[in-house]
Amino acid sequence: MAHCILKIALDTPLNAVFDYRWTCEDIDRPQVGQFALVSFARREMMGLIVEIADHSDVPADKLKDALAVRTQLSPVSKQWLALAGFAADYYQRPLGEVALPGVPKNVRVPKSVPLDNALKKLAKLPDSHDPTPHNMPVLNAQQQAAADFIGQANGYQPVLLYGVTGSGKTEVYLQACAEVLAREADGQILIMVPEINLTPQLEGNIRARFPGVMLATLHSSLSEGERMLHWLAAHTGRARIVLGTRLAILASLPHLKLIVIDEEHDPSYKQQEGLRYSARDLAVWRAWQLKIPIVLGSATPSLETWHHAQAGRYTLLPLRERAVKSAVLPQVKLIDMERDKPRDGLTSSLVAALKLRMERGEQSLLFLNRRGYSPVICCESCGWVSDCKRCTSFMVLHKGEYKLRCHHCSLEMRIPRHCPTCGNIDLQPVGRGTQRVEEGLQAMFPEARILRIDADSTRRKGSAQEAFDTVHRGDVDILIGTQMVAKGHDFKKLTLVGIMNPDTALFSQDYRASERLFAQLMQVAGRAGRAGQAEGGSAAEVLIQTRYMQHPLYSAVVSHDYDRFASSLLQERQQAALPPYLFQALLRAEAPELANALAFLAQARDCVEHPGVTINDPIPMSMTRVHNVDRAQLLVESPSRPALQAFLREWMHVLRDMKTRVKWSLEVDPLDI
Ligand SMILES: Nc1ncnc2c1ncn2[C@@H]1O[C@H](COP(=O)(O)OP(=O)(O)OP(=O)(O)O)[C@@H](O)[C@H]1O
Ligand SMILES: [Zn+2]
Repeated sequence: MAHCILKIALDTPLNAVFDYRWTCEDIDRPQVGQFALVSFARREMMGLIVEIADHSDVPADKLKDALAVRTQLSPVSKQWLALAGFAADYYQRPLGEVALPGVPKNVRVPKSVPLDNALKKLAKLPDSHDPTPHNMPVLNAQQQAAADFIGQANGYQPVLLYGVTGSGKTEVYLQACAEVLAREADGQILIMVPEINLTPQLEGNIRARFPGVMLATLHSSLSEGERMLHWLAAHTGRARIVLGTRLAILASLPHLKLIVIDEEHDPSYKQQEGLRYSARDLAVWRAWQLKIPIVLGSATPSLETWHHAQAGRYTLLPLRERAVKSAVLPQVKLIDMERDKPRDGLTSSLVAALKLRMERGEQSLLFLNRRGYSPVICCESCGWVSDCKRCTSFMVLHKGEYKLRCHHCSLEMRIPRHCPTCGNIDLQPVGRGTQRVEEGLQAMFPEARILRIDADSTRRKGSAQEAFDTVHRGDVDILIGTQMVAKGHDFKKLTLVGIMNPDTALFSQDYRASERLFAQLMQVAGRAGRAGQAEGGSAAEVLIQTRYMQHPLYSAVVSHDYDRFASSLLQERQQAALPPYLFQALLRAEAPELANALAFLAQARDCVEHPGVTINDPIPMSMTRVHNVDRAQLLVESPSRPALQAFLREWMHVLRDMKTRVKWSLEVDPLDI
């Protein structure tokens, strides 16, 4: 028997790979990319073999044997290892923390029974046998041109499919998929959507279109068993199409030939904790590395992507019109809240428009990006407000449950009967959330079928889908929702969108706020009139309630003019030296006392040389305290990405060795500053 040394990446914060001995005949050597069970820190852990060597620098008496190798599973590809390696290096995380968490838990448990069972189950599933698309609609000329371009693209080819809302981007993806599936004998396609509640709609479309093709879905609400099966279907190459949310970007796909990122501008593609990666950016890297086409689809592309397209690095394929022949983009109108004073948050013009839709049996959507009943309650006599004891924020009134709840730390309390400070019994809700709007509307339209869709109303598994089905069936007159309803959904009976109070976002300190608000308004507006005007029915209309009638952002929404708005934002960013003309990273620190967090950051700022890189002063985060910890941040910037990357590598090296009790983390390309 011979020995070899397995170099293994483990899911630990230590930035290293670990050596283990493995005894086997030379011909039975494990392969790089296979999973191996080892004992680490008195625990059994599953790791990934990243290298196989003949000897180790670890002294023989310290070297442990690996416990098992999962030889029943084919190795992940070299390209996949390179992807994980790139992400680890770019986001400054240990390789194991990138490579392993996305692998289903049941592959990582010490026993191999779950894996063996899943492999048996997978073997029984019918293979993809026929990639022919069924019931393919006739595409319009722009759709067809886009689909052909993508379907026939060769090598690395990033495409921005810039199509107005309702322009039929989905059909372009599906047609391009058909071309790739027909051409590439066992080619795989990855399609990503920003939100889990957009997967059922698209999954239905894909299954109906390609009944002879195995489809796997990857998102966070799968059961462990499902996740295992779908992950294996992707990893073994059996699934020809994989549909998923951002985590799917790290799926093992040995024959990947096309990537589609729908709603590429959506901030949900950015993971906000742990490995803070951008799934969209990793997807572009993955496509580049594999020399395959990638489609980024949006009606409101991110400025980063728009910038690439303007510079000619991405091919711009526009869809300027709605796909359904009689459908046009909705007419967007502003309602002046100074003149038309709102009652229960609704101006008389908006109420009249809702009423008209009710009479005609059409659906309306009211958009308000704030859940709960009211964002705060206060005492009118002494000025007490319901702030959270643990956070720099307010406890939100959830009237139906008789509770106040902090949306940041989840602290809950019963609604006080009287003011905790002065005893006054008259506590008033201030401001308006979706629940309060629902209550007001129900009083105004007792006959109406009103449905609220937000994170509170859809807590139970499957309830979001039920709610969306109810809307699609036409069993709802007025839909009230947060950003959950704003994007991607193809509501066919909806002719009116009312936007209740977007003004607060106009004056945010965050330089990305206007880009985001604009995208959000265009997206939600885009839910109206998608099926075209019915005979005797209303033309699609979007009403925005505002106190800032002259604001240029609203003028751009009214004229559906993304191009001009994006160009002017880009110009501003260039003048102010902001992304995408500048590259940023954010070091965050958390401690029970703000001073400690700030002191750590000050120390971090001064611990290395940083040519070509600007380090700003440490500052408290705008929401400083969450769940009893204070948070501060340090922004690092450079006009050169390589310079920033080189600096971060060295900096992290030093910081990892720094003794501190402050909890810190680094985010590269942060979205929220
Ligand atoms: N060629 C076509 N002929 C007729 N109808 C079409 C065609 N292409 C798409 N449609 C229909 O147009 C509607 C809008 O398509 P889709 O949902 O793909 O739009 P989208 O571009 O993704 O919009 P959004 O950006 O708002 O999500 C759908 O109901 C779809 O079935
Ligand atoms: Zn709180």
